[in-house]
Amino acid sequence: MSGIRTIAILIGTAWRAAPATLVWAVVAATVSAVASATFPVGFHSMVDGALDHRSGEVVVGVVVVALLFSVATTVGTLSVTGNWTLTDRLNRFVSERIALLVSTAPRLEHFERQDLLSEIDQLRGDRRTLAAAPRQLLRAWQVVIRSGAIMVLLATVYPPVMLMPLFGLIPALADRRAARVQARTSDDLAPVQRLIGDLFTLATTAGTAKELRTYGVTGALAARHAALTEDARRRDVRGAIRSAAWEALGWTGYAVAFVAAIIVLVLRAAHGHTSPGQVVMAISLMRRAQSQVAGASDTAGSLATALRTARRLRWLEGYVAEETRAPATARVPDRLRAGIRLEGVGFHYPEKTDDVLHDLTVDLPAGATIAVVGENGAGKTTLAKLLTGMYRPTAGRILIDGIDLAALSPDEWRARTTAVFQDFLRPSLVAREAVGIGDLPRADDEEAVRTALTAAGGDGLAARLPEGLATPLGRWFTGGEQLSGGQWQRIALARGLMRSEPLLTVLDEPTASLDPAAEAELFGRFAELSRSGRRAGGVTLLVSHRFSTVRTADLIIVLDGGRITEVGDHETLLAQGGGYAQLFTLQARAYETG
Ligand SMILES: Nc1ncnc2c1ncn2[C@@H]1O[C@H](COP(=O)(O)OP(=O)(O)OP(=O)(O)O)[C@@H](O)[C@H]1O
Repeated sequence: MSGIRTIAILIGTAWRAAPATLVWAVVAATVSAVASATFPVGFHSMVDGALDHRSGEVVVGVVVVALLFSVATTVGTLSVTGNWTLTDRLNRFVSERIALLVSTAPRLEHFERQDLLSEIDQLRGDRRTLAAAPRQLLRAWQVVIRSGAIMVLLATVYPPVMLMPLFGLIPALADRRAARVQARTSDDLAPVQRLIGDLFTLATTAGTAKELRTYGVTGALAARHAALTEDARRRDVRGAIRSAAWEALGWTGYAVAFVAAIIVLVLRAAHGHTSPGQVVMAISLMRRAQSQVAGASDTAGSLATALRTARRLRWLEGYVAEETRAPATARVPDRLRAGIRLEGVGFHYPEKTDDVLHDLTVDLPAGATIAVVGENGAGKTTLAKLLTGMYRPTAGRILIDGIDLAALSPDEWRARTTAVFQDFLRPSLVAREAVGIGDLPRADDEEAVRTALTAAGGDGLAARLPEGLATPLGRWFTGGEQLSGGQWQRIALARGLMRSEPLLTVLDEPTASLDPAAEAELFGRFAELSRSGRRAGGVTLLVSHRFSTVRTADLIIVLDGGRITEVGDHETLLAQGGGYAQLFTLQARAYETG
């Protein structure tokens, strides 16, 4: 039912978007259906008139056929443009809706879980079938009209043959079965198709080209792509054969009924119960009934796919609504007084059982700058993702001035945080926007953008760009400016500085392309902003492997295998002589000797 509701919503959308086009489409479909079903009436008069030498009857027959046939084809052809206009508008509506839903889901679970990814992939792939649903409904409406008209006319010849269109149900049902077989095959193939798509993107994208060539893995990738494609093709063909077998079975059943009806009519004509003209008309009508059946089963198949897609869209709406319906039993505080507290926080990624964070308990005081250090895979980025609300802890709580983060609206919390991640965006926008989207309401505020760029150490960058802040960036623009890794990082950092009073600032190794001195200077600037109190008691969290930067933080958290092993400032941790002290000494010695 939920699918039918979605299609009703689509029709409502078509009505709002183009009422005149919708009315015209319905009227044209009705007129052309009636005319195309009834023109064989003329055959009756033509044949019987010719056999009985009644020329007037022949002329009437010819005029009826010519008139109805022309109306059917002309109106039918003219209605096609309107139908496509409708489909186009709905396609845009559906595509925009899907993009909006996927990108506004507040958390990232749907990008991790295979089952959710499959649903979203299928929805993306089949969205056109959904947009075509009102067009398919019009076709179904035409099938009903034509079949009704054909049955009435057949009843005038010999009532039992009016049942002929009903035999069309046999192939229609078989076709539905075939469509289900195909749908199951494509559902089964979705994960492998995704993998094939990933490999193709990997092999054809500029960003990966350097590494692929360096390691000489292009051949191996191509072989893997070919093997997966071949496997998918085989499974696809198997599905197609099974579905074709169902179709063939259905049509054989229909053919038997069709031939039986012709034999009955010819025998009745031979015994003088039916005129030859009626037999010709009846055969023509039954032939048309057959094409109605073919149309009906096509339409039924397309509508079944559209309904499935509609159900997926409803599922996505429900999923996003569920995700967005945060209890929001509390408001995000204007400023932090105590700070952020992690209380027994544990976490495992969706569909994984192993915890990547274990029982983290620590206070991040208001206004403090905190560095998180640890080996690769220790859980630093995961911690940053939990603090920014991208994921919810699977154990324990994160308290914002004593308020559970789970009780806050994710959007409201995110509006008061800012973050720069390792894999930051390189948006194809003009420079001003690439920075400005860090605080959308001020995206065009040139002054704010310049201030953020300066704070990120990128003031020289704007001066070097040929059109200053109006310079388009990235390879997707014709003539777009190609920036170096370090320059993109300055843009990303400036973006992270656009929000004026964030309660949380996360810098997750966004400075890998900068030298240690530049990184330390930058972090110092962030720390200064926090301490100066301009940042509403906000906490700044830096993830870095460089101890020269880390040492300046108010508090250092050492993570090892997802557990906190040491907490304290640089002096305290050095004095403790633990893992931090050892790593610091090693890195300092490497700098001295290097
Ligand atoms: N999206 C994900 N799905 C499943 N597991 C993940 C995901 N992201 C990270 N992990 C796992 O979680 C663990 C912690 O990863 P995380 O990225 O938090 O480490 P990190 O300390 O930031 O590492 P690095 O210093 O290399 O950036 C790793 O074992 C990693 O394999």
